[in-house]
Amino acid sequence: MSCTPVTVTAPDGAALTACTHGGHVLGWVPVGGAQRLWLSPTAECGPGRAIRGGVPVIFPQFAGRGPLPKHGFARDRAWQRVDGCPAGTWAATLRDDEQTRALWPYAFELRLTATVAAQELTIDLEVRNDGAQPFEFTAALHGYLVVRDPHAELAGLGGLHAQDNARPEPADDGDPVWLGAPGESVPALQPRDVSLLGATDPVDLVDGTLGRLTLTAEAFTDRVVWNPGPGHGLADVPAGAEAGFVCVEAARLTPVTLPAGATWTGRQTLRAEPSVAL
Ligand SMILES: O=P(O)(O)OC[C@H]1O[C@@H](O)[C@H](O)[C@@H](O)[C@@H]1O
Repeated sequence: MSCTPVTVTAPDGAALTACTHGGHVLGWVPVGGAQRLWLSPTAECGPGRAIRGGVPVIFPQFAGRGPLPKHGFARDRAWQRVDGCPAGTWAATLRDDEQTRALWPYAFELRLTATVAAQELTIDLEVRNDGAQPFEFTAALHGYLVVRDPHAELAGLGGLHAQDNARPEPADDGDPVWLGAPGESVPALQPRDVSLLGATDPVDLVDGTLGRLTLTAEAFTDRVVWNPGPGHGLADVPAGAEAGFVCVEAARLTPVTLPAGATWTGRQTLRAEPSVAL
């Protein structure tokens, strides 16, 4: 297993950094721009550890919505890098083994393909069922987005029903919280932990320092927005560092049933506009 980050650069200069632990994209710098993914200065990397920052891969279970360890196991395991990718692309795979089957008794392959070009980072997550029976999963690309402007806002989520993830049974909770009225924006740095089902429109992080960042997704039909706020007690988020990021996650929270031999692909695209060099 390697925790050694590698940086791949597109012919136009856009760059991404990734490591095989967790199949994890750690950083992204669009052409002429600044770093857009937050990575904790105290992030830990190694077997059983989840890297705090970048884009953790959540599979086969989102958060505590099932019997598996929180957020599943894909993020804390060693993946294999795929050789021979074009410039600006990094890919890695994870297959089932004895340890994953002890937790989740299915044969699968995950393939994560991250590509940068110009102002975009595109991440595809493919899930292949290598077994003889269907399986169900939930998944997310749990992106930590850099925030520089304390007054940054999130647009595109107003008017949607949001479930409070802190409640024990968020999926069954009939009491929604709201992220503003339709068309309204909300402060990006408010402490918040919500799931938005069927949130398929683009989400904009509007940062007066860095510029706008737009998240779109395919097959990831839901969004999760998380910022732990001050006093979070997270060992790998230094005090005050929570004011430097917001997580906007492309998620699939309604389980996918994947037949034997089939492949599901989810895509998340981040577009920085305009690009600002700092
Ligand atoms: O600390 P973890 O396991 O990486 O989880 C971080 C957060 O991830 C988010 O996706 C969840 O909605 C939050 O509830 C959770 O706290």
